[in-house]
Amino acid sequence: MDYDTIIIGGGPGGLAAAYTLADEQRVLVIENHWWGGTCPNFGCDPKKMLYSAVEARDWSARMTGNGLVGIPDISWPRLMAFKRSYTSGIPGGTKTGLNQAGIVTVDGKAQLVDAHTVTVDGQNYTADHIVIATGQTPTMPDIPGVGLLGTSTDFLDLDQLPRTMAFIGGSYVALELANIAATAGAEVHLIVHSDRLLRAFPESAVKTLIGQLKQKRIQIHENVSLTEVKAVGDQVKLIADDFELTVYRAFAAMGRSAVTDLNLDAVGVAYDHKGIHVDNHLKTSVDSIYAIGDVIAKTQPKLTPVSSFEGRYVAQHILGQTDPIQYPVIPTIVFSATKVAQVGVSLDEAKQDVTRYQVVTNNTTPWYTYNRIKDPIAQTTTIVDKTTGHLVGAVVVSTLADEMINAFTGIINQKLSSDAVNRQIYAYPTPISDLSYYY
Ligand SMILES: Cc1cc2nc3c(=O)[nH]c(=O)nc-3n(C[C@H](O)[C@H](O)[C@H](O)COP(=O)(O)OP(=O)(O)OC[C@H]3O[C@@H](n4cnc5c(N)ncnc54)[C@H](O)[C@@H]3O)c2cc1C
Ligand SMILES: NC(=O)c1ccc[n+]([C@@H]2O[C@H](COP(=O)([O-])OP(=O)(O)OC[C@H]3O[C@@H](n4cnc5c(N)ncnc54)[C@H](O)[C@@H]3O)[C@@H](O)[C@H]2O)c1
Repeated sequence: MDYDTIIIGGGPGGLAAAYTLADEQRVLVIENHWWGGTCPNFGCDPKKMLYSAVEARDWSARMTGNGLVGIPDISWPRLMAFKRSYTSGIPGGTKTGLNQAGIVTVDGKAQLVDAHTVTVDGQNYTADHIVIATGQTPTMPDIPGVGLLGTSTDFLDLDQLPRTMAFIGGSYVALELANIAATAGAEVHLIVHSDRLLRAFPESAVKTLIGQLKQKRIQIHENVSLTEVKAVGDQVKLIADDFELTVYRAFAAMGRSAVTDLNLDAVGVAYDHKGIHVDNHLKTSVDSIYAIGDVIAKTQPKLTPVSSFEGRYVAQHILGQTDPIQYPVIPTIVFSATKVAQVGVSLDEAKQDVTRYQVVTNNTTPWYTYNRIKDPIAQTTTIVDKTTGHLVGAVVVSTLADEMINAFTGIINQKLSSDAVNRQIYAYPTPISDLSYYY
């Protein structure tokens, strides 16, 4: 065999597997687009580069009249240059890092040949194990004129901010990018094919977020299923039954589909439209082939830290560890006109079993932490399992929800009692130093 392990896909999942294996194995990673994958090139990280200015502007707006005078404008071209100052170094830096760790890299589209062989541009490579980590790509609607729609990747690299734009979808990508565009000064529309945004989050939290989106003058069009897109001069017309909207740019944000064009059928790797099937060791239907990250069919959310966790797990398994994968609780968060985050037992589940779960919601808007930054809305819900007294779930809506949800995640995973939390001394005044008021 040429290698011990071949990894197809140089995103967070593939990289975590490669680095974990590198000390003990001959590892080859194959990437057909940008080294680093979706997250640092056209996902989480560039989005948050843009959020640096969006959050600063929002913070300034809140403090206007409270010590600040005037709200700064966002210069889109300068913000984009700031984003590119980060993203332009990712593919090269990622590849160099791999090579410096002794990992061999090949550029090109990999296809499976058999259970131990991968081919790239006519060159075959063999290994004892193959790890598929090919991620997902944006799902596009099957309607006439679909070619006129952009994707999140296009939005995150726009040279100029269109004066008017629409996002088709009502989940993470639509709500996060719509808020960036609206805060930067565009007229923004959300086209949602149902009457429920962010289905994975509690309805009450989503309602609060919608209120904040409306404050940003984002227009939400519910129950609209597009049937066609047409070019009208330099604009696009979005058409549905009893609905028409003409904007400069429109972006599909309707989910993402697993990248499975790898000759899987011929090799016998089972998959469906949700992704590649794996067992509880992340092994596919072919003994020597594993799959990790966004490309697998799973109930866990498809997120960067989940892909990395699976990458590290599969590497340890290949190196001889035999335990099945066990996921900790996984926090999810939407970065938008405010932040909505949740972890652990869901609010719906807790409300259905009131004899077991105690649900407490605090309106923290007047608390010192949130008053100091003039957060317009801050709410935290904690869910405690009455049988153990332990925190098992939390929902946070606020500007600081990212920090708080990570703190709750640690408490839940470590099964810390409320006494244990109260025995800590946290730096004060910080969001985390409020922990003892919640639990
Ligand atoms: C706009 C946006 C914002 C996001 N924000 C967040 C966020 O805030 N937090 C978060 O946790 N997650 C976020 N995500 C999701 C996150 O980006 C993904 O969960 C993560 O990148 C998945 O990692 P992965 O390694 O499984 O796949 P990917 O990062 O997609 O990497 C797969 C790699 O495989 C390569 N590949 C595919 N086919 C082949 C082939 N045949 N041969 C060789 N290479 C191939 C691809 O080019 C790609 O580089 C966001 C996603 C998007 C689109
Ligand atoms: N903050 C984060 O962690 C973050 C941010 C962005 C993306 N992501 C990840 O990226 C992935 C994709 O996110 P997403 O928001 O694109 O999709 P999603 O899978 O979360 O939701 C898809 C959305 O598209 C809508 N939709 C589906 N079919 C449609 C149709 N025919 N017409 C109109 N709308 C339709 C759905 O109702 C839903 O609102 C997710 O896996 C998510 O985990 C995560």
